[in-house]
Order: sequence, then structure tokens, then C-alpha cells
Amino acid sequence: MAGSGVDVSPAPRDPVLEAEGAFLEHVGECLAHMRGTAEALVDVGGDAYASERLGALRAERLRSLAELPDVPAFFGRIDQPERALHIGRRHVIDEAGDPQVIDWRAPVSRTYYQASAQDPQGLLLRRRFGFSRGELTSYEDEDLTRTAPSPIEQDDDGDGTPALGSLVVAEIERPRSGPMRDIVATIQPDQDDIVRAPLEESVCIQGAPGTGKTAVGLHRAAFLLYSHAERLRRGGVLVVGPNRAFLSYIDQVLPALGEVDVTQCTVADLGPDVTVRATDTPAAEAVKTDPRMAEVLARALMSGVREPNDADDVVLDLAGRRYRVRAHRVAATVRTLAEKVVAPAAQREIYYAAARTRLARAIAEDARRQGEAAGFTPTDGETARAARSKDVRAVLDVVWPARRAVDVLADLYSDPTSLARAAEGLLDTDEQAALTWTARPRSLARAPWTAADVVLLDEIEGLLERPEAYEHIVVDEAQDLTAMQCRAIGRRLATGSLTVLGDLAQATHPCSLGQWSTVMTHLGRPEATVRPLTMGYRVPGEVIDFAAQLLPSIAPGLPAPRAARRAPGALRLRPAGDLLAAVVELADREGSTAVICADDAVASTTATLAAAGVGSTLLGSDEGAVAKAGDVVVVPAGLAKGLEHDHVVVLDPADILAAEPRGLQRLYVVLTRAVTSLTVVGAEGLPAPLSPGAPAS
Ligand SMILES: Nc1ncnc2c1ncn2[C@@H]1O[C@H](COP(=O)(O)OP(=O)(O)OP(=O)(O)O)[C@@H](O)[C@H]1O
Repeated sequence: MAGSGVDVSPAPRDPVLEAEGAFLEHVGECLAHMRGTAEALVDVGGDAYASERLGALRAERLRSLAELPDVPAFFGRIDQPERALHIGRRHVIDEAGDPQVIDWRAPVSRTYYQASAQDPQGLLLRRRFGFSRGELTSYEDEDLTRTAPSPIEQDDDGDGTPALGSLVVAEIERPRSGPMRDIVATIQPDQDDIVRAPLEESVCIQGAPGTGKTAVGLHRAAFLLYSHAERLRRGGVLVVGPNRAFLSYIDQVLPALGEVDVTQCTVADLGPDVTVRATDTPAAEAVKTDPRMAEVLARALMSGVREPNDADDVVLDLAGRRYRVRAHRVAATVRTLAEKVVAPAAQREIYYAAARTRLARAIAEDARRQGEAAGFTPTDGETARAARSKDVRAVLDVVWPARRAVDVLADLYSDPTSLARAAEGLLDTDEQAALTWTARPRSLARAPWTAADVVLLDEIEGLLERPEAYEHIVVDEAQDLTAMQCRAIGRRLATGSLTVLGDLAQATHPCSLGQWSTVMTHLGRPEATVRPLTMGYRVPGEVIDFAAQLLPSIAPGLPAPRAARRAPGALRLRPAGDLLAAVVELADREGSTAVICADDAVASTTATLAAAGVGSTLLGSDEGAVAKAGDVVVVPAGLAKGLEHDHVVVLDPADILAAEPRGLQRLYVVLTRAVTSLTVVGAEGLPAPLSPGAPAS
């Protein structure tokens, strides 16, 4: 397209392609050399630990690149007046140490993502490369010297959406198979702003479905790990997702970006390892997820602490002599320590378990001072032994007993008097009744713990001992977090920062908080700015416009999402019973197909497909989202969040709607999973905002 500013040139003999292909080969050789150097570095071994570790890290990264043969060494190029730079997933240098490919996260790479004809940022040209199975097959140039917007930047249909380059669209529409992939070659300017926000800034992203929140969160983690390598590798980065299926869907993205040192887990994984054997009633869940529980639990834990009576002096042996530590002095120490243990998390200097040890030391030190006043000199070792003596332990068991989280919570649930004391002024009698167990189980290993209990146990453990902390935490699908889950994440943050991603319109948890300011407050970062992402990349305009008719009912304040592309015919509505016809229609279309149905319709749906000879893979909560090639994936509506498929069949929306209190939100989630086409089977069961005037199949 010479003269228009855009060149899409798949021709095999194109001189530009040939030159770039030769450069790609050269870069491959440089990489091989770098790999050899990194290996040699490890082998030499005589270096300081730091350089050995560096070599090991580098080798690890190169290995991960080598294991991904379809990942090209660069994906773009920027031409400045005096030089051209290729941009890739990581730096590549030649034998002389000169840069050949610049890491996408380096400051100089930023213009690749941000420059436009209106604001070229010193660039003459941006080139994007197209690859097929690792082979360089095309390129697309944007001439940034022209003052008029290039076709790539023009709003070609006048609906406010800038047209994307054809390579960007091709990347977005590339059929999905297997896990989520990175978007490093095509990050858009609004996404890039968030990816590169300073480490110190905790950000909260409110984004419509498919705006790239998950992608942005993961790329931000990779960016921060690059920009603050030492600090973040020491402090750690954690990614929290809603469930295992989601984690397995995203778990290839960071390794593909060369980052293998990131912990990924669900909120449930943060808590202690107890078996969930029961489900809460809605009333119990409402209380257990409420932030007032934090105070109730702190009181429950501290109810075991008591100051000794005046008559209860402590008598102990130290270095062969007997000493008496006055009860009122022990009481004063108990009081001081108790105040410190229940201080707000950010100011907490000491935890319950360590405070018990500190109290023992204080008692022994008191005896030591008495000894010194009398002319004796007990050693440190003798004093420490006295602190661990039977006499002191016996006192501690009365005034500061050792406790386990499970005991504290089980005591609370099975003793209405203790519960009433801990909940006084916080929970009313109905709320207390909702928490109560009818009997204390003989073994706590078999206690009827619920998912909400695990978060409460974690809250207690957070008082008992300092939890492992991270320097940065990325929280995805955060709209569903309860207050107590937010606290569980927040206390693992220490001085670090957060990237919080979500969409209030997709909040399906009945106890979710409904407002980002509340979420951020319970996460411990109330000052975080909320940034919107509104350009939807996943879902075609026809489908997102259809689903967005639900927004006034489910999230009235939110703006309607905009679609980056339209696809006529992407939406089809079919009557009930048309599942097989819908699936057969999609059989020869490229890409993945999913049937999303109500959770309790999974078995019947799988059976219907099997009876018709259609192979299917069931997406379970503990499995990956990867289907066998050619299989239809059957997805319970409850697990659909965050995932996507090329073709989606939503089966019997009325059942999905009726299955839970926030059925409308769930419906919005399932209707926004499609990249290429959405078919609704049982469309007559769609709720009012969606049925009238909806296009029929
Ligand atoms: N800049 C981009 N270039 C190419 N693909 C993109 C871009 N941004 C997003 N995508 C693609 O769009 C899809 C949606 O992205 P992602 O899952 O991150 O969105 P989300 O906002 O988290 O969606 P949801 O709200 O449904 O969880 C993904 O396949 C992602 O790779």
C-alpha cells in the first residue's frame, strides 16, 4: 500500500523482508553465542555468588526462549533519524556486546508503543513484523513523519474507535488454542501507560470484558521485574487469580516473557491447608466475609491472654538461684505486648507467637536484673535457658497460651458465650447464630470448614505470625473479592504495591464489595488511582453491544465498552434444543469452540454431545483450559470468567440466570467470552434487556 503509509507485504522476494530475514538469522546466531557465554559463566563457577546467580538466571531465560521455537527474537522496529532499533522480548547483543535487539521494557522501546503521527516522539517509522510458525512472513510500516493520521490511526467508521493495523487485528483474531499468549508485540498506548506505571504506584484497573486487563497485569509484572530487577527478585512478585482453571490458562504468559520467578496462586491458596468440607448458608457467608470479623477474631485470639493476679508472682531458677518476678511487672509486659499484637497490620511490630517468646524473655531478664543488683552475673545463655524453663512455660500457658488458628476459630464457633464476648457490639444475635456450630467436632481435621473459614483462619494466622510478604502483587478478577479476602492479600504486601484488575459489571460473588474504593481500602492501599480501560479487543462489536444492554441493570455507573473491531454475523440467536445444530455449524470453523452452560447442566451437555459423536473436554476447576485438539470444551458458567474461546455457544441462558443470585452478572460474563462468534441457544430465555429487538439467527 505504497503512498498510504501502510505496507502489508507478504511477497517472498520483497527486499525488505529479505533484509529483515537475514537480520533475524544474525540475531539467532547472537542468541546462540549469548547462550554459550551464559553457560560458560555458570561452568567457571569461580565468580562471586552474584555473577554465578546472574549467569544461572540468564541461562534459564535463554532456555525458556529456546524452548519456544515459535517465539521470534524481535517483533518490531523503530527508525529514529540516526538509527533503527529492533524491539523484542529481551535484549540481544552481538559478540562485541553491541545491542542488536532491545528489550520491549527498556525506556527507549516505549516509543514503539506510544508514538503516533500526531506525536511521533522522534520516530520516522514504526514497523511491525508478522510471523508464521517462527518464520518472518510479513511486515507493516507506519510512516510517522506525515502530519495527517495514517490509515492505521484513522477512525474509519466514525464510531470513535481508531482502526488498528492489519497485523494487530490479525494478532487479536489469531485462533485461540491452548493457554493465553502474550501481547507484547501489540500492546496499545492506553495499556502501555498502565504496564509502565511506576512501581511505587498502586493501580486499580476497571476494564470492560476483553480490554486486556489480564494481559496488562501480567505484562506489568514482567515490566516491573525488568525495571526493578534486584528489588523485586528479592521481595517477590505474586499473581493472584480466581481459580485453578484461570491460573493454568495464564501460566505460560510470564515464562514466555522470560519471567519464571513469579508465584501464581488463588486467594484460597494463601490460606492454611485445611480441607473444605462444607458450604456456608448465605447468612453465614455474609457474616464471615464481613470486615467486622477481623475485630471479632482478634478479640477471640486475645481472649486467651490474661494478666496475672497480684498474688501470682513468677518464681524461677536462673543460674542456680531462685528469683521472684512480681506479678504486676509481668502484667505490665502482657498489656504492652497485647496492644502491639492487635495494632493495625501496617503498624504491627510483633505477632502473637513471637510475643509469647518475648514475654518469656522479659520474665527471665527481670530475674537477671535482680541477680545483677545482688552482685551476680547470669550469662545470656543462662538467661535464655531460664526463659525456656518449665516454670516460665507454666506461667505462659496461663497468661499467654500458645494457640493455633483452627482452635481459635473452632472455639469461637462452638462456644456461644465466647462468641458473644468476642462479637459484642459488632455482630447481632442473628449474625452470631449464623456462625455457630451445633457441636464441636472431635477432630478438627474433620471440622466442617468452609471456603470463607479458610480466609478467617488466614486472618488469625496473620495475627499469630508475620505472613510471607511480596514487593508487588497483581490481583486479577478483583471485583469478586470479599473484604476478608482483600485483607488476606493486603497483609502480604508489607511496603510493596499492587496492580488490581477487574470489572465491577462481572462481580458475581454475592459478598463482593461493589466499589473500587472499598476494595482498595481493604487491600490496604486506599490512595490507589482507578484507571479505566474501555477498548475491548476480544469481543466483536456486534456481541459486546448486545451484552452491554445488561449494563444499566448490573453496573449502572459504568460506561459501555467500545469494540476495537466489528464482525458482521458474529452473533446468532437460536431456540432451545438447537445445541447440536449450533455446534455442527461451527465444526469446520478455525479455532476453539466452547459450550458454556449452567454448572449443573454440565453432565447432560457432555452426554448430549457424546451421543451425537461430538468429542468434548470438560473444564474442571483443577484442570487446565486446554482441550484435546478438535474437541469442544464444555465450560461450567461458574468457571468461564477470565477465559475466552474463538467460538462460544451459550446454552440455555435462563438456567444460567436462575442458578445464582447474581445470575445477570454471570450472564454478562458468559456472553463476553467470544473472540469470533457467539451463539445463544435457548435465546427465548434471555432476560428482558436482551430479547426485544435482538437479531434473530
Ligand atoms: N493489545 C493487544 N494486542 C493483541 N491482543 C490483545 C491486546 N489486548 C488484549 N488482547 C487480547 O484480548 C483478549 C482479552 O484480553 P484479556 O483476557 O487480558 O482481557 P480482560 O480484560 O482480562 O478480559 P475479562 O474481563 O474477560 O477477564 C486476549 O486474548 C488478549 O490477548
